[in-house]
Amino acid sequence: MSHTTIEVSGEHGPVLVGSGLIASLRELLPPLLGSKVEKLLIVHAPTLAAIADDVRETLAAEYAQVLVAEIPDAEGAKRVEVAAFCWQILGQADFTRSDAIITIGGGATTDVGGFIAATWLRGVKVVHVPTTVLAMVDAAVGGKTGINTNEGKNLVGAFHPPAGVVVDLDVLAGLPRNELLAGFAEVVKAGFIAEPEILDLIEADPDAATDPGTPAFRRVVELSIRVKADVVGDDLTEQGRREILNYGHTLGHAIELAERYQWRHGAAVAIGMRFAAELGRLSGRLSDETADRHTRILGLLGLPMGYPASRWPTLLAAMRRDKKARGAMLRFVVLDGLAKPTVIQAPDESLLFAAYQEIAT
Ligand SMILES: NC(=O)c1ccc[n+]([C@@H]2O[C@H](COP(=O)([O-])OP(=O)(O)OC[C@H]3O[C@@H](n4cnc5c(N)ncnc54)[C@H](O)[C@@H]3O)[C@@H](O)[C@H]2O)c1
Ligand SMILES: O=C(O)C(=O)C[C@@H](O)[C@H](O)[C@H](O)COP(=O)(O)O
Ligand SMILES: [Zn+2]
Repeated sequence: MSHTTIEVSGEHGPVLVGSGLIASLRELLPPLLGSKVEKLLIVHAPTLAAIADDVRETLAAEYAQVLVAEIPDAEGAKRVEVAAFCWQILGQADFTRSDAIITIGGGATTDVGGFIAATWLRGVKVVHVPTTVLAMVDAAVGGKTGINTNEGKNLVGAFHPPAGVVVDLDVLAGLPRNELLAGFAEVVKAGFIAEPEILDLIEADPDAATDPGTPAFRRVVELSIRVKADVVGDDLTEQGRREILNYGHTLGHAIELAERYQWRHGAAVAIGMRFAAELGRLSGRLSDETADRHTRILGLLGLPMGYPASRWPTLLAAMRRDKKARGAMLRFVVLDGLAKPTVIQAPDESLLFAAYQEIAT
């Protein structure tokens, strides 16, 4: 059970990356949670039920009470009713501020589990055990927690940094290939906004870079986690720099809403990044070469890159509820060049439309 430790500045616990870590949670958790914790609630996605049960059994030898809450799968978990179901479990078990929550699942599970931890008694400790690539490199790190509403994605939430994140790469053996590739959208995002080595590794050998058994895979995952750790360590509550992690998300979230949350987040973000690249190109900030690199790399990963032309009015209306918007002013993260993210404010609607025409199907 050897692992790499990636530290995050501020209140945020470390990110441990390695193999066999879930089997070692009994030893790994106490240093992350401290000695006062008596009760744990494990919140898990249905696909992780067997693993959650093993973890419960292991941890029962260490903690006085270990409860388990199975929540709905995927975006179905990010609903206030699911949070209320878990608050009820916590209340009935007399969970106090010195108890803690463990999440086991993809980004949907870590988002809602983190939100429950942020809100129960105004905040109890949480350790995330992400089980998708997306959650490992992005959702579990950084303390953004949240749920969706009928009006939009992640509209309710809180910043609640985890006491630790345990990334066990072995768990990816069970992850369907399309889920793994969708997670690579956030890996590619980290490459374009901050760490071009990620892009070089994917282009050099996409099969190796996306195979959890290879050194190239571990390298891209660790590099992506380091990008996220660096940004959130600098700006946990998104006062400025953290917005760069929203690259591709303004349109991406609008697509998720338009698809009633039935699409994979990574797939929507892939299209959103192509849109952002076209915005960069058309506004004279981004070279053709770097804009085209988006299309090439997302294509190598088999991610979607276009969306129907007829949906533009729906997407524009949804983007107005984006958290980066200020009043009527829309704001987008674009690139001024490779690894040079910036924010454009109130772009002309004709520019947005022209960029959309470039990706419209
Ligand atoms: N908080 C953040 O900073 C942040 C960052 C990025 C994304 N997100 C959020 O994360 C969510 C997307 O996360 P996701 O892509 O991980 O999706 P997800 O959580 O819906 O998981 C995808 C699917 O994979 C299954 N699964 C998970 N782990 C598995 C495993 N090891 N083996 C087999 N099946 C497994 C899940 O049950 C689900 O069906 C979105 O809601 C997005 O908004 C949050
Ligand atoms: O951590 C962040 O900050 C991000 O923006 C990461 C995104 O990948 C993630 O999808 C996040 O949930 C989006 O946040 P939102 O504030 O736009 O809802
Ligand atoms: Zn995202």
